[in-house]
Amino acid sequence: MTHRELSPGKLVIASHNAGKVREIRALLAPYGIEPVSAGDLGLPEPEETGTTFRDNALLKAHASASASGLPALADDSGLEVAALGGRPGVYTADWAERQPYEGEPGRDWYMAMGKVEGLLAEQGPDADRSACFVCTLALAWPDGHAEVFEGRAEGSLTWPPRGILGFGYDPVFVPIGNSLTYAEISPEEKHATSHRADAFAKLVAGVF
Ligand SMILES: O=P(O)(O)OP(=O)(O)OP(=O)(O)OC[C@H]1O[C@@H](n2cnc3c(O)ncnc32)[C@H](O)[C@@H]1O
Ligand SMILES: [Mg+2]
Repeated sequence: MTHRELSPGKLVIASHNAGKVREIRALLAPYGIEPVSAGDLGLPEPEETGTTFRDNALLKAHASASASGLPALADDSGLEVAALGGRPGVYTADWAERQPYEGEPGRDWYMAMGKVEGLLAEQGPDADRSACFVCTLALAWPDGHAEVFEGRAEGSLTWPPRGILGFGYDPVFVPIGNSLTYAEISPEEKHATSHRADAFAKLVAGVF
């Protein structure tokens, strides 16, 4: 595949998830690109009607690129649990119900982690606890051109949740070869193994 250059300039991070935006900003920092988030620009959050990470990432990237007139980078990601046949997968965010927190819209991640754990518990103490985080990044230009990169991080699920760093399902995910969860390690350490960093490395190799 031939890739289009992304010359240094402005880039929209097409996400309304503050944890993701923070991580993507950190990953972009060395490249002289000025990121602005979809939220900063007041862009609407598109409905994620796709059935694959790829479809949803493309849908979000195209929506922000055409609304802003700037290249836009979207991230569709999720947790695939082997013993649950890959669920919640593309529906990972949907498993956390929307709740108002101090007047701000948010999602109940503890409830969502508990839902996954409850399904594993039904399979008994010997359930396979292996899981994988998937991240699909889509970079779209205002003229409709787009490129997609996928990253994965293998690990296992622990219970109860541990740590206060990171976001989403980080407190229950222990990456392979580690004993700490993603919510117990620094952002730099998370980026050494994460699905997002893996996808980002492919994007850098192709586009920067
Ligand atoms: O669509 P945007 O606006 O980017 O934000 P979102 O939160 O809805 O994001 P997704 O649709 O891609 O849903 C993926 C969910 O998977 C979870 N997730 C993805 N990457 C994660 C990570 O690195 N650590 C913990 N949870 C993660 C997180 O809870 C996300 O809400
Ligand atoms: Mg989403």
